Amino acid sequence: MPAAPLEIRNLSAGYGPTRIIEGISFDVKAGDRLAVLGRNGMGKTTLLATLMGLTTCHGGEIRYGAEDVTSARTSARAKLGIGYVPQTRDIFTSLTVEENLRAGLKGRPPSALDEAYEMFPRLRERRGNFGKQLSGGEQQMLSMARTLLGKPSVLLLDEPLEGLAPVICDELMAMLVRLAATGDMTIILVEQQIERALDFANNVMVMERGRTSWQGAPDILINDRDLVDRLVGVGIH
Ligand SMILES: Nc1ncnc2c1ncn2[C@@H]1O[C@H](COP(=O)(O)OP(=O)(O)OP(=O)(O)O)[C@@H](O)[C@H]1O
Repeated sequence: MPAAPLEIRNLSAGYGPTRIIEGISFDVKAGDRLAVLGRNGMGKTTLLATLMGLTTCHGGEIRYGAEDVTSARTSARAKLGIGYVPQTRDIFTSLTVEENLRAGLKGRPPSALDEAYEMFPRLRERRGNFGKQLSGGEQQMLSMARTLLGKPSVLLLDEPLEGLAPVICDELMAMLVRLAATGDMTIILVEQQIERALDFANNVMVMERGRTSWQGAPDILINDRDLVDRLVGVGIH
């Protein structure tokens, strides 16, 4: 599937009656790389979960390509091509790496597993190991690989680098750069490692208390540490 654009209009959502995100609007062009930044608890995870249909939507519109998916079920969104890698790295810990990957095939032939192994050679080495035997980095790779096997047009990544060693972060970011370079995927990256997120993105949105507090080009933030400090609460070092 080719990369698809997203149009978010006046989106409000939360958990049951509790509203967490309030009137957010933004566009992501096909093939763009949007970084979503913000302090803890500002609603970044809730935004991604809302795009995937996992929260209570209180209003607004989510357009994916030509489709209005605001009321679509999560499974329908996944089928249309929205892929989500949650912060919790949703892997099956009592299944092997290969069994986890097979669960991501979604009707594709088993030979497609080679794509995952080429992307993450470490997973090939660990194909017979159970999910629970993997390191944090390997679990993150597995979670990403399983989602990528579904060939999403839009990929939502929630803090993929959390808790990982710098060398693994380098590896994952390099993989994301290669993926983005194909132009086949629109990527929204929520990440606390600001510098890495800014290096990767071509567009940035900052969230504060469920709203958008800043949108612009990454260069502006890369060159203005005080602004980053004001918006996100940590300087770039
Ligand atoms: N399942 C839930 N039910 C009710 N409130 C929730 C739920 N999940 C998160 N929240 C609340 O929603 C708000 C936003 O949380 P969210 O996880 O979206 O923020 P975040 O910006 O992703 O933070 P972090 O960087 O810590 O992951 C927080 O106040 C949080 O307590």
